[in-house]
Parts: sequence; C-alpha cells; structure tokens
Amino acid sequence: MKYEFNTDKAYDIIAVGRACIDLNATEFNRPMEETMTFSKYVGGSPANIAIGSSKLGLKAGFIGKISDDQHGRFIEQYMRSVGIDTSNMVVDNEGHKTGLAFTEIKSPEECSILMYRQDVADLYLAPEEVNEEYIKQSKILLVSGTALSKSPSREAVLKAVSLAKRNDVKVVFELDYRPYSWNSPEETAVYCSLVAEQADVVIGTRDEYDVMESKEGGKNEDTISYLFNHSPELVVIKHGVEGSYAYTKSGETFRGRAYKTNVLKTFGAGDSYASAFLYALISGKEIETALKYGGASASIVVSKHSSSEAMPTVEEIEQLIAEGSYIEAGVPN
Ligand SMILES: Nc1ncnc2c1ncn2[C@@H]1O[C@H](COP(=O)(O)OP(=O)(O)O)[C@@H](O)[C@H]1O
Ligand SMILES: O=C(O)C[C@@H](O)[C@H](O)C(=O)COP(=O)(O)O
Repeated sequence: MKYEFNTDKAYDIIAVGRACIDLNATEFNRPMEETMTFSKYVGGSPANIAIGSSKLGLKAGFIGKISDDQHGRFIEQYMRSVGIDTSNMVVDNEGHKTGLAFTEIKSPEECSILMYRQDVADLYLAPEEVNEEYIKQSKILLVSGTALSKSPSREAVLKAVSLAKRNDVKVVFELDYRPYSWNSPEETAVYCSLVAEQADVVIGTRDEYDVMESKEGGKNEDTISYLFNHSPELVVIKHGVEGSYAYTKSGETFRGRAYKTNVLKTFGAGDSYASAFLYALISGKEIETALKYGGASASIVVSKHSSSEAMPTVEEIEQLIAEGSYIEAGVPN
C-alpha cells in the first residue's frame, strides 16, 4: 500500500523546530567526566531529519530560530551546504543562544545526552515568523514534539500545523519526546495529543506514545484505535532493535525490522529512520518498503559517529536492504 501526497508542490518536506549543535565525544567507552574531546555537528531532531532528507535527494526547507552568533551561523551554513532552503530560518535578536547536546558514548548500549537548553533560541520562534506562503509549497510539514514544549515556539508550531491543514500539506508529527524541555509529563501529554490528533502521520517510539497517552506499558492496538478516531491516516510505532510497525487507518499493519550493524552509539537512530521512511513514501514506494528504508538508514547511522553528517545515501540504504541481514527479534506488544 502507498501513501499519497499532493505532487503539485515545490518542496517535499519543510521541517519546523530546533536546529542545534551536537558535541559528540570522540573518546569512546568513557564517562563524560573523563571525556576531553568532542566533535561538533549540526543536531536537533527536525534539523537532522531535514539533513537526512536532503541527502537522499528530497527538496527540503526549514523553519526555525537560530542564535545571532558563530553557532547560529555554523548551523545555517551547514544546512544550506547540504541543499536545505534556509530562507525561513530566523536569526534571534534578543541574545538567546543555540542549544547544545553533549553526548557520552560509554558503550554501544550505554549512551546518554547531556543537554544545555536553558532559554534556547529555537524555542523563541514566534507565530508571526511562520509564513503561510512558504508552508503551502510543501508536500509535508514535519513537526517535532519538542517545539511544543514552550511558548512562543508552541504557538508558532500550532500555527504552522493549522496553515498546513488549510493548504493540503500533510502534517507529519514526530513525537521526539525530550523530558528536559517540558515542565511535566502531563503538559507533554496535553500538547502532543493535541497535535497528534490533527496530524496525518504520527511517528514515535512505544515509550513516546506512552507519555502522550499518560500511561505505562501501553499497547499499539490502543494507540491506533485512539488516533484513528482523529485525523491520522498512518501511525508508526518504533520498538528499538525489535523494529517498528506502520498501521493504516484502512486497517493494514506492516512490520519493519532493524538491520544488523556494528553499533557505535544509539542516538541518531530515530532521525535517520524518519528521513529515510519519509523519503521512500514521497518517492512512491510501498509502506512496507518505506519501513525497510527507515530501518536500514538507522542501522547505518548508529554505526557512525554523528547523527546529521552520517546520514546515508540512497545507494547505501538500498545496498543494505539488498543484503537483507535483519535482526531476528521477537514480536513486541
Ligand atoms: N541497535 C540497533 N541496531 C540496528 N538498528 C537499530 C538499533 N536501534 C535502533 N535501530 C533502528 O532504528 C529504529 C528507530 O530506533 P528507536 O530506538 O526505536 O527510535 P529512537 O531512536 O527515536 O528512540 C528502529 O526501528 C530500528 O530499525
Ligand atoms: O535532537 C537533539 O537535540 C539531539 C540530536 O541531535 C542527537 O543527535 C540525538 O539525540 C538524535 O537521536 P534520535 O532522536 O534518537 O535520532
């Protein structure tokens, strides 16, 4: 089964939310306290997804606010250099700084992220900085849940969603739950369910859906029966190495698998998965095939050092799919 988009649009995907900096430990198997060196990359989930999409050949744009300093300029220049339209990236003029994510790579299983996100520029994106003429030109508006965590970014995103819906732009909601950005899980549940109910496609991990639904150990069946009572037509639920599921409103279920790889770190999986899954859908591939693209892309990125720079090419993804070495894991949920 395929998922249809309005093909009469200049952009394939416009992402809204944070574009930040990742500082990834270059010393592995070591706690952060003992790590002395880090490499700098553009980061932030929606920026990573835009970068991954652009690298796969999609026409991508970005809406967000960046700091008026060396970090903001680095982000804009890098994103432009990989082919992303940055015309709707706004420079903050109130002194807000870029968010930083320091990553600790203790072992392939034990990775963590230390975020510096106090008063960050991306959460100051204002509704008046979201432009209807821009959004209406895209097949997809990709919304990151973290952008809902504070005002005025929250209202900017709600406006972007409403403009997308008025202009036949599919809203893809990536739950992207980052607890440190929110006041409470209850607040997350309120705003994430508000947007999920309006979205056309929702993507998240099982744990992220649990936060949105204010429960523990939630079942995929309950999630889809809730969401399919609202706007969503396609719901993707990820289960780490156990793979993922895509559910359609018309009743089909497709299973995606993770691919064997030499894991260096676990972060970057979700963003690379989303960009390749959406690339495949936009390219007219079957949903089942799109799950393969997502899984293969993620397995490539977890074997590499960064999330953004490491985004694979179509050829790399297709080669991995052709090799077909899935991780044999039980059926979750
Ligand atoms: N250790 C791993 N090895 C190979 N693929 C992985 C691994 N972890 C995750 N993936 C792939 O990345 C996808 C997304 O990972 P997941 O952990 O569910 O999301 P997130 O990174 O958003 O938390 C999975 O569906 C799987 O295909
Ligand atoms: O999203 C962030 O702010 C940090 C990312 O740039 C970082 O690379 C990361 O955590 C990606 O992980 P994922 O969301 O699991 O793909």
